[in-house]
Amino acid sequence: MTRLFNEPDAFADEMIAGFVAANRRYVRSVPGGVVRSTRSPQGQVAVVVGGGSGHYPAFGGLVGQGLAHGAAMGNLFASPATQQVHSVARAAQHGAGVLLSYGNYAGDVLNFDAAQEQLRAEGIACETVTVTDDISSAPVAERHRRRGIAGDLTVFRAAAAAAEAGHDLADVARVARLANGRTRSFGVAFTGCTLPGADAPLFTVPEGRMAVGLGIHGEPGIDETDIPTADELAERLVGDLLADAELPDGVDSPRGARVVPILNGLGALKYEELFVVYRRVAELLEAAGVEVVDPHVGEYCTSFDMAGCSLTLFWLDDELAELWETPVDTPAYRRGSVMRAEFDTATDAPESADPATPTIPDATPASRAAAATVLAALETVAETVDAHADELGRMDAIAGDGDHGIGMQRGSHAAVAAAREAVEAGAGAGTTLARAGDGWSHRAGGTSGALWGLALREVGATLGDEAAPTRDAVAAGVTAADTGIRSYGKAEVGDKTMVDALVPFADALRREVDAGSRLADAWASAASEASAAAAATADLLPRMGRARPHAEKSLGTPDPGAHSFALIVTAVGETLAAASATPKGPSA
Ligand SMILES: Nc1ncnc2c1ncn2[C@@H]1O[C@H](COP(=O)(O)OP(=O)(O)O)[C@@H](O)[C@H]1O
Ligand SMILES: O=C(COP(=O)(O)O)[C@@H](O)CO
Repeated sequence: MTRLFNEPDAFADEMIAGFVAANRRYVRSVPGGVVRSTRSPQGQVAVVVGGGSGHYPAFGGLVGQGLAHGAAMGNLFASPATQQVHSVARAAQHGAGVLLSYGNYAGDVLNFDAAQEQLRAEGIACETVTVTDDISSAPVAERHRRRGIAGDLTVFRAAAAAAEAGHDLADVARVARLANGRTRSFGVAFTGCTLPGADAPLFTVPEGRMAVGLGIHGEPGIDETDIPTADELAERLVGDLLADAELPDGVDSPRGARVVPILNGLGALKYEELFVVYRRVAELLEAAGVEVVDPHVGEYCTSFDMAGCSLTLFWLDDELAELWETPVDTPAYRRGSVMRAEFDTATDAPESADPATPTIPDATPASRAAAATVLAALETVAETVDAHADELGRMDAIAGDGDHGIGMQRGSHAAVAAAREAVEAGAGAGTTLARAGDGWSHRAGGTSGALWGLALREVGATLGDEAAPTRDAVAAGVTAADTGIRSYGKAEVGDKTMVDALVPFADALRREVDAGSRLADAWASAASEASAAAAATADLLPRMGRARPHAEKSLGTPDPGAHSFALIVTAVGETLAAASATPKGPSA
């Protein structure tokens, strides 16, 4: 468990502050993460990596000469928000474009892709290569769906070496894809991990047992066995990674192939244990005729205090072998001897220095009155999420990573704080919702953070700051949120996501409003349809997001995002009913 922390919610921010204070030789902080504190030549492609915190040295520990130019650092086990990735990439770029690279997780993909779009719209060339090395997360035929674990290191390093060598963006991306295509990892775990302040682990592995293929956020594995001996574990890891189906294109046999083995500790295994395992890994690779190059044994991508390890095999070709030999100097990873670049004179730009907050636009008294109802509704949302956080976490742990409750808490409380600040500054309903949406997505990160932030912003854009929100405008706002979420997240009804509750909710609200119902009644009726639809997701197999690889495990359990959506709209309905019952409330 994590023993040392202050406010659990501040853990990631305080960790980043301490990490920067201890590593100024390499990094400086910018809103959203860190960039190199040394100068990179103008005209060099910037490699920007990132992901949730809790995986040190991924991702900030891998920023420095010869490796990443910047890292977007999200909350614990939650992808960074779009704004974070965008801000880090802007600070890291040097006029030759940005390669975004990160492990293939739903929240990361949504947020990094949105940041990529923003960067391109601003004229900054941007390409993306996701890391998909974990062989236990999808079959060979679906390699593009696999998640990224310790193979992050090989892909980031190859891309960064190409960038340092002056390759252009297209070529840096090509090298990153080549490295990813030649990287395979396989992991096991003996315990779960406990996030700061939590009274129970995020997930558990039964005493004396080993979860095979368990993900670095506790995503369920593919098998469970008794804990083997160190040699037996090495045999399982090497055996699966050398299987014919896992050999990369261009490698017909392990015999004679050059391979960098990376035995990665997940957080709580001792180096001594890893060395005992590696002893047998080395014997097995040699017996298979593999030419072992530059073996790595240590921690490269951890999972908080999880006891476990993964083995990565990086299959070199001539080009990758040359790039692999280049020097690197970062807080957590050093190879060879780097010619130290000059310090960048720029200083830390902490989160609070973000100049992006615009002034509050003028609003009519009617819209300001509606903003107070928006704030009350958001307070109800946060209370509802708090009351169900454990249940949401448990549902998410069945097939996902167990953090849905935590992420929704973080997001909804940030939305309340942002909305309160806006209301106190005289904002109308539209601006209050937009600020709340930004607060939600920025603070929560992850999949649901990105989607709820978008939803609030869409409703806010429809309501605006002038007219008193009519029931028609509210229904139009919810329809806009529905359209926005489906076009952004690309999920459809039946995929077992929040969309399964959102679509019937938006349709029913429109129908009831068109039929002349009062807003509070129309909302209550739509909320009850959303609740039924959310419950019915228990019978579905997930086709999107983190739950997809473990589809069958989630049968019988509703989708957590659909369930939280239904809980939220039901609670908001109660606020609307209470508001409409007061003499000054929105009786329409
Ligand atoms: N593409 C998508 N479109 C809409 N909703 C999605 C999508 N992918 C996942 N979700 C929803 O997100 C929920 C998980 O949210 P969250 O806990 O933030 O995920 P993660 O930890 O994977 O980022 C799922 O239960 C599902 O309802
Ligand atoms: O968990 C991570 C991001 O994935 P989500 O889909 O947002 O949960 C992170 O730790 C790896 O980047």
